[in-house]
Amino acid sequence: MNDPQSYPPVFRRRRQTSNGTIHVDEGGGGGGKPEEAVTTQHKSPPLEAAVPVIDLERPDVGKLREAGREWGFFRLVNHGVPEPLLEQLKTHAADFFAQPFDSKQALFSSGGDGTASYFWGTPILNSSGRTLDKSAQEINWVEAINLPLSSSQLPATCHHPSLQSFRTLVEEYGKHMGRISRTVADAMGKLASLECGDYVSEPTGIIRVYRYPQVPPQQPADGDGNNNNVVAEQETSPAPLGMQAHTDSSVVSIVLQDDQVSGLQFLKNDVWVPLEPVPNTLVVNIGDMMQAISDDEFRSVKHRVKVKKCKEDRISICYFVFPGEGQIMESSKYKPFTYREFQQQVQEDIKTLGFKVGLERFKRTIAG
Ligand SMILES: O=C(O)CCC(=O)C(=O)O
Ligand SMILES: [Fe+2]
Repeated sequence: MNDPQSYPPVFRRRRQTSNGTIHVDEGGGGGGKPEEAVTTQHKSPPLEAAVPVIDLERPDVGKLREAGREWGFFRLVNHGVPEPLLEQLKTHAADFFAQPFDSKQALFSSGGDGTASYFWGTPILNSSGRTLDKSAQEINWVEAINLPLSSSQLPATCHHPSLQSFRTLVEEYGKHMGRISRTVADAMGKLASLECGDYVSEPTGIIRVYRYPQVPPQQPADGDGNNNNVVAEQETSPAPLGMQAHTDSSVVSIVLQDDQVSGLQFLKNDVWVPLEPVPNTLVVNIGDMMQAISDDEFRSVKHRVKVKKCKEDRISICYFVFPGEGQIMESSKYKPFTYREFQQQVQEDIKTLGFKVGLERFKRTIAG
């Protein structure tokens, strides 16, 4: 158990009322409300077991096509990232988050847009990790640091002694992520007779390091309380979501999961499928930009993070890569747009509607 002082205050103040509803005491970082209403029970192992596994050294073209078209998610093995690097990254991430909340906040207090930042509980973020809607009721049960990989965007705080070795590891990991995302996008592009790899602009790469705090013991966790394979639970007193359901705006995203604590789930045929962690395996998902340039051949699929009933925090390290500045997404199903225009529209929708509309905004109408 980490020092309670290491958690952002909003996660320390959370209380359960006698009728089972959960609320967050005022102050700190905003209010919370239970997640979406519940559906029927569904056991997941058959679906989860079928999630495609791609060997990066010998990618199976048929499996990759199926992964892109039918799943939007796949596991990646033989990815070439040294295991010690993965382990060190996770250890550094845990050490970083274990610091007192005030110290973490102080380290990142001066960042501007596009630079490294520390945030927690935010409902929706833009690509630099800034909160888009501070007044939203729902909070994500997560704290994070957002690290753009482009060195021109590094603020002075990243050279602070407590972050220096972490930063070095992140940079090394970022190079691997650039290599993997290009390889994956190239391979997927070939399947759709497109140059998808050209849309991976490495300087846009971002690493986001998350800690999903454990649910305090007096509170219910994922509804069923003891069966982690039940994915759509009968929830009378639901736990908060670590991250609300969303699609990624990226070309591709790569998730390094916690080896011990699960939580990531994606939607398939209206069922939430958990992606249980597998050591030394990365999870890759297709982002909105890949869906657009592939003319919907490949799918950017909704996913979320559930906070599990567990005495451990969940740490994950995610990589996102985007198209370069000014690069135009051209396809027959969507009007031409740049990633910047897409992001601006997402931010506008979140401000005015409270949620991301995403690619639907850019669909061509019959009239063109
Ligand atoms: O932490 C995870 O496992 C996934 C996070 C995620 O989906 C995101 O940051 O977009
Ligand atoms: Fe995501």
